[in-house]
Amino acid sequence: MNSYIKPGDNPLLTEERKKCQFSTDILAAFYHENAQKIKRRHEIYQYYLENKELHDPEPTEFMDRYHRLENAERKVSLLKKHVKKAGSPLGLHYTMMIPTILNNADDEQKAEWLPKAQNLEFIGTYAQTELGHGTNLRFLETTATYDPKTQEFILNSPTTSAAKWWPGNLGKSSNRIIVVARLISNGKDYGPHSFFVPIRDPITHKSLPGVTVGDIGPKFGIPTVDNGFLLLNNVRIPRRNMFMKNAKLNPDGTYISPKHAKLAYGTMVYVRAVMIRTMSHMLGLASTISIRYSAIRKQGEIEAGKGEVKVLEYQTQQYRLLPQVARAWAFEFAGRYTRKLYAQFLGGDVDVLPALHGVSSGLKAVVTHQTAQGIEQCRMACGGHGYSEASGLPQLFATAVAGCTYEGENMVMLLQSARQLVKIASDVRKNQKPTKQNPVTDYLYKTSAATKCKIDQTTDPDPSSVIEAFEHVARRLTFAAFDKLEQLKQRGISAENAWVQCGVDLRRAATAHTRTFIARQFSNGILEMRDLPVQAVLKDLLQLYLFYEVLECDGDLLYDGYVIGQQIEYSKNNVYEALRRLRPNAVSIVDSFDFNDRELNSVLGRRDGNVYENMLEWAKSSPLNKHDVMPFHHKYLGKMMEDARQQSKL
Ligand SMILES: CCCCC/C=C\C/C=C\C/C=C\CCC(=O)SCCNC(=O)CCNC(=O)[C@H](O)C(C)(C)COP(=O)(O)OP(=O)(O)OC[C@H]1O[C@@H](n2cnc3c(N)ncnc32)[C@H](O)[C@@H]1OP(=O)(O)O
Ligand SMILES: Cc1cc2nc3c(=O)[nH]c(=O)nc-3n(C[C@H](O)[C@H](O)[C@H](O)COP(=O)(O)OP(=O)(O)OC[C@H]3O[C@@H](n4cnc5c(N)ncnc54)[C@H](O)[C@@H]3O)c2cc1C
Repeated sequence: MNSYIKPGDNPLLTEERKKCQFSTDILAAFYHENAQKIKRRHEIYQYYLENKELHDPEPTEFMDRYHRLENAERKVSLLKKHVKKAGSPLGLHYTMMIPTILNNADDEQKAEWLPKAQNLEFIGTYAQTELGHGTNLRFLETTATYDPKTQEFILNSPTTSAAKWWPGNLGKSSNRIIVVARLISNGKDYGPHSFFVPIRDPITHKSLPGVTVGDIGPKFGIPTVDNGFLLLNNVRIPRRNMFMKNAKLNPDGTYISPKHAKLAYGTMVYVRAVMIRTMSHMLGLASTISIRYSAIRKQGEIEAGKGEVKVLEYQTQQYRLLPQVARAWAFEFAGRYTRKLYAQFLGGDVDVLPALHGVSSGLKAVVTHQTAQGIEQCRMACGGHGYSEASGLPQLFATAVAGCTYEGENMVMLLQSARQLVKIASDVRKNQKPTKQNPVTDYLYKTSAATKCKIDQTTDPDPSSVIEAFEHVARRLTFAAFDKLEQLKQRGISAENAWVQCGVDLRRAATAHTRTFIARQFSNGILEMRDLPVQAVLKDLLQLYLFYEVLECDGDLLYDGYVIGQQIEYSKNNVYEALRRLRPNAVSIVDSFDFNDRELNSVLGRRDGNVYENMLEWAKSSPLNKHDVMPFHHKYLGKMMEDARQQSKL
């Protein structure tokens, strides 16, 4: 049932795969949405294997940033020849430039820019964040002042803090970019709008007059992305280079407002909605690496004399790793919901934007944070080798954890989610019914079931009892925060200051609300699976997810007696029971994420499990090992030791 077994594999991994009790092909197709996508993934990987020019000349971990960027640009230029979607020097081109054209360009602009962008006739990024402002968009400083005489915008960075700072691929790769600047026309400041701005010559790639652009330097991770800075000094662009699908500016400088004030923020909502799947994949990569490794790593005897055991036999190891697999699945189901909602918005349903913003803000914050935490847990569970770049886990963590910051700093996003909760709490307090159905927030209009929580000891627990418990906590925290806001305001504190003084409570309510949303999407998502053995695996993963989350918020559940200690004990036992049931299938379940060795980029996570010999080969390829004695040894340490020996003879 497990199509991942091949001759020459590590027998310890093969024996795991032979225990598989379900079809890995069916589970893989369910995770990637269908078998056609799996087939396409395998075709692309096979193509990669056959085209050595697409391979890295050496492990990129041994390259400095200059050579990493050069290697990434080389591969990207080749990818254009081979496949449509390309890698990191084009990351922002695909994740933000093209979506902004789709989202903010009018038909004429779309006709002009979209084909060129899709055909990679230029490379773009999304330059919004400035040295002085990233969260507070209302205070962005870059200006685009309209000159009706020439029908042009004049773009300027009025201060150093106005320098665009952080945009991916801005430093060296991009030549046509989106700049978010304050639109100023006829002396009026209309706030941030998006503009299509050439910054480098299309042929020479030299920066254009008035443009100062460069790389911001090394970061915590993502070394192949040239995050950059940009200063503009009287750079002129035609009026029609303002994105005009939503807001418009007539040739005489009169401004036409957009249908919805936040349509300009649509690209950010898009990335928040789609990055949930990216995060699920990253957590799936980390759990694939760590579980495969834990199935071949023998360390310690459980019973003396009976030989060392695989570290995956330890309950603590299962408790560290299997919940990450469950969360990766949970995030995939949650992300499907936000992508569907975004498609509705892009299809013209502007009314869905507030709901989409509310759910995607909280989801982005919770998922990025738990993904980063989960990858770090996977890394630590691999012992010393997890700390090696050979594992792929340090870089994976460094890439994933950036998601807690980009696309909206997590705390700010949770507070955005809380805005929606507070508005609903206010309606409920005034006995107002919801204006339209919203499956994400309707539970807030209900009261907790009179009967206490139904969590009990059973081998087939009912997900709804746990989801009702999560709803109970989210409701309680939402109304507690709302009531505190009202009390502060009644004491004469301004609404704005009351909001700041309730920030932590609001953040807790938004987190509980998002947990409820994810649990509900996971529980609903597995209902589509008709194959019984695969359904059984998904139910075990759901049980693990739900009761693991119960343990994560046990204090909130016990707080008002909604559950009693005995039910927390039941929940712990339900987690242990799920771990026990999942253990035999653990390797095949991560095999079903269907990540190939190029995506895993990990000696520990190789499909064949032949770790030790490949660790040695990887280490030997370190540039340091080109020398037995380092050329500078005798100049420093050698001389120091010689001097010390001479000294000791005196
Ligand atoms: C997918 C890629 C993964 C690959 C991984 C590999 C490598 C990674 C490399 C790069 C990463 C990729 C991209 C990163 C790119 C970026 O980071 S782009 C820059 C992102 N920046 C932000 O997200 C800025 C965050 N700040 C804001 O969004 C806003 O300032 C704010 C916090 C939302 C506040 O805005 P403001 O206008 O002040 O609104 P206010 O809080 O006052 O609320 C007013 C009402 O507006 C509603 N609202 C706010 N935003 C939206 C929105 N986007 N859509 C809909 N509605 C919105 C808000 O809810 C309020 O409504 P009320 O009804 O009044 O409550
Ligand atoms: C890897 C990476 C890639 C990026 N790519 C891009 C890109 O392509 N394009 C682009 O435009 N930007 C990009 N960014 C920038 C990113 O979007 C910003 O860093 C992010 O929006 C946070 O803004 P900031 O850095 O100014 O942090 P700040 O907003 O200064 O946050 C600092 C602290 O203040 C807190 N804070 C701020 N405002 C509030 C508030 N109202 N209430 C409570 N707390 C608050 C935050 O929670 C945080 O703890 C990228 C960043 C990174 C790390």
